[in-house]
Formats: sequence, structure tokens, C-alpha cells
Amino acid sequence: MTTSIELEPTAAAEIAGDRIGVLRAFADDLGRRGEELGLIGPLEPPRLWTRHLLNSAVLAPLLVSGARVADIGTGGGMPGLVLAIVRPDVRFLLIEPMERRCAWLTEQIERLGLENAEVRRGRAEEFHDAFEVDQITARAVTALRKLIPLTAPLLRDGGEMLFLKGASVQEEIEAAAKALRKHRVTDVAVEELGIGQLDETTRVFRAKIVRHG
Ligand SMILES: C[S@@+](CC[C@H](N)C(=O)[O-])C[C@H]1O[C@@H](n2cnc3c(N)ncnc32)[C@H](O)[C@@H]1O
Repeated sequence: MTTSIELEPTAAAEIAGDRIGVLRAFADDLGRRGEELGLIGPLEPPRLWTRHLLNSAVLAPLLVSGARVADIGTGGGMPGLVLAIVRPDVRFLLIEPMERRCAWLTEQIERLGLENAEVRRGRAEEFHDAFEVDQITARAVTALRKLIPLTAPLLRDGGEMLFLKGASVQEEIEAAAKALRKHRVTDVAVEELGIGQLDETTRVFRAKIVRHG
């Protein structure tokens, strides 16, 4: 039996702007092949747009034009590849350890003609101090108390963390108190994105690293 793929919500064109055609091309392929390739679960095709593509794309306005962004644990493309589609003015490093997922991401980058994204195969900790990116994104990789030590050494001084989180984000922040102090994480905020556009809004943990001063 083939699972039906969610019809494109009306908010999609508003969120993706003139990149909607490219996002549609990605959605079609992920919807058709994602489950078979182990990129999304069997329950996901009927909520592909709302739960995955748009949940990722609403982060786009928080990215700075010209910035270098690392997305950690991109998996099937969320949020890093989706953001690379909707923000061609931002450069992305998609960091993912699993070979098959890296092959999928590389195939999509070529197929969709994205010149602003590259895949780096490996775990985030293997790239510590290799980059000094301006912003870091991640979704569904691990809890904040582990995600902060995993990602902080990839950011430049003054760089920003933008992590998509669920309803328990406040509890995660409390549990991460020690890691936040150790890695000099400041300006911690939780942003709610997609209000008035998505039925289920997206929560983002947003914070800066200030090593000096
Ligand atoms: C649950 S999946 C989420 C994938 C995608 N971010 C999403 O939201 O659909 C977690 C991903 O993080 C990757 N991952 C796990 N540990 C990692 C690490 N230390 N560094 C980079 N990626 C990691 C896994 O290989 C996997 O693709």
C-alpha cells in the first residue's frame, strides 16, 4: 500500500516565497522515496509539509544574509537542506555521519542545483575547531545539555545557536544549566515561529556564544 503524501498547505508558498518550486521538487522526492530510504518514518508522508518541510522553513527569517551556517545531523534534509533551498543567500555545511543520508543529501544538492550547500560526513565532534561558523541549526539530534557541548566549538565568538525544539524546551534549558555556563552561552530565548501560518507552531531555542568580554 502506498501512503498518501500531504497536499501542499496554502502557507507553503508564503513561507518559501519564490523558492517554492524548488521546495516542491524536494518534497516530491522525499515523499516518494524517503520512507524506503529510511529518511522518514511510515507515519510521516501524510504530514510531510507541516511537520517537516514548513516546520524547518519557518526558521529562514532568523538566518543572516551572507552567513555561514552549519546544520548538525541533517538526516533527510531537515532543517539544513530545506533552509538551503529557501535561503540561497546563506551558505550551509550539512554535517551528518550516516553514509546513506550523506549520499541522499549530495544527490539532492546536485538535482536541485543548490550552490550554497555542501555535505560533510562525520559527527559534529569530529569538526570541533575546524570551522568558525556564524550560526548553527539542528533538529531532533539530542537534548540541549548534550547538544550545546557538541555544537559550541563549531561557532565563532558571538555566533548563534538556533535549535528546533519540542514542547519540553524549558525543561531542557533547565537541565542544560551547567553546559550553558561552561560554553559561555548567553541571550537565551525561546522563539515561537509560524504563528498564523502553521497549525503546530515551531519552537526555537535561540542563544549566543560570547567567549570574550
Ligand atoms: C533523529 S535524526 C533527525 C534528522 C533531521 N535533523 C530531522 O530532523 O529530520 C538524528 C540525526 O542526527 C545524526 N547525528 C547523531 N549524532 C550526531 C552527531 N554527534 N553529529 C552529527 N550528527 C549526528 C544522525 O545520524 C541522524 O541523521
